[in-house]
Amino acid sequence: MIVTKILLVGCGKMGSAMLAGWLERGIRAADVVVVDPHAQGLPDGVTVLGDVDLLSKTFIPDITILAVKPQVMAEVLPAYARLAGQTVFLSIAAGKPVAFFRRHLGEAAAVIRAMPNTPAAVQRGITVCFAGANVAQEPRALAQSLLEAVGEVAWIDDESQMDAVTAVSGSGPAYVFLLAEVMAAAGVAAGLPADLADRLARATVSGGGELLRQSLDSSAQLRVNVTSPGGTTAAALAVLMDEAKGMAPLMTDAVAAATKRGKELAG
Ligand SMILES: NC(=O)C1=CN([C@@H]2O[C@H](COP(=O)(O)OP(=O)(O)OC[C@H]3O[C@@H](n4cnc5c(N)ncnc54)[C@H](OP(=O)(O)O)[C@@H]3O)[C@@H](O)[C@H]2O)C=CC1
Ligand SMILES: O=C(O)[C@@H]1CCC=N1
Repeated sequence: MIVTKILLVGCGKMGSAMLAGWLERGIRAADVVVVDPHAQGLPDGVTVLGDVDLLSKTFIPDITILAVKPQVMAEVLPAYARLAGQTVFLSIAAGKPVAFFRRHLGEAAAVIRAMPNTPAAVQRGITVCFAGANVAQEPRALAQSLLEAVGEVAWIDDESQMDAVTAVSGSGPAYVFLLAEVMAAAGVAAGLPADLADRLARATVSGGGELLRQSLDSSAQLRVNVTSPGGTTAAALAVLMDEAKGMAPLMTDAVAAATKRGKELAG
């Protein structure tokens, strides 16, 4: 881990998930400063400031994570412009392109746009990064090392792919949690007690995910392995794989809607 000082701007759901992952992986709480007006219950040892004006001029972060909502980013950024040239900015905001940050932080600012996801809290995230053309190798390595602490990291050269990335892996955990929710509800509808249905859904989604992670088989093959000809799974899949209203067209529409929303958040 080559990261030394981290400034985390915004410590809500995603910021706190990453922070939890970093601390779990041995990043020292004393090396993290959080700016968030309402952050509560942060781990011991992490410095929390309600306002960036309270940030000591002697604290020069190696990396500044911008983790506020895209809708407030424009009003938040000017206060951080003084750090440009001394830090690399890593934005995790949906939709906002590198050019947006350079407009608000100064054209010379080194900006990496990243899209993590909340499994970072248990070191099982995946983050996709795109670096502005002026970002040197060292800050890229710094971002890589910090993000690797909480999961996988991939880089893209084409920033226009980032909204689709967001729609698949940034938002994706919500789709998986929804799957667990609706499986449990369907179990209740089929006659199971709620607590058992919830336990079955949770164990099945997480167990299936772990098998997918460890197996060399494709997800399609793992599905086939469950499906006995003429059996129960085949009956369910006939519904779920309906070409017109099964999971594939539904997921295609959902990912398209999220991608479109990302583009709307760009400005
Ligand atoms: N949630 C997720 O799964 C993911 C989110 N993201 C991105 O991460 C960013 C944060 O999302 P999320 O964590 O869900 O949102 P949250 O609203 O949970 O977190 C944002 C935090 O920023 C705080 N905040 C507001 N204004 C300021 C300010 N001026 N300075 C510092 N902090 C401030 C908010 O406080 P208050 O609530 O009091 O306003 C809040 O605690 C977004 O840009 C989102 O697109 C990216 C990947 C996944
Ligand atoms: O819903 C959102 O906009 C953010 C970005 C990806 C996940 N959460």
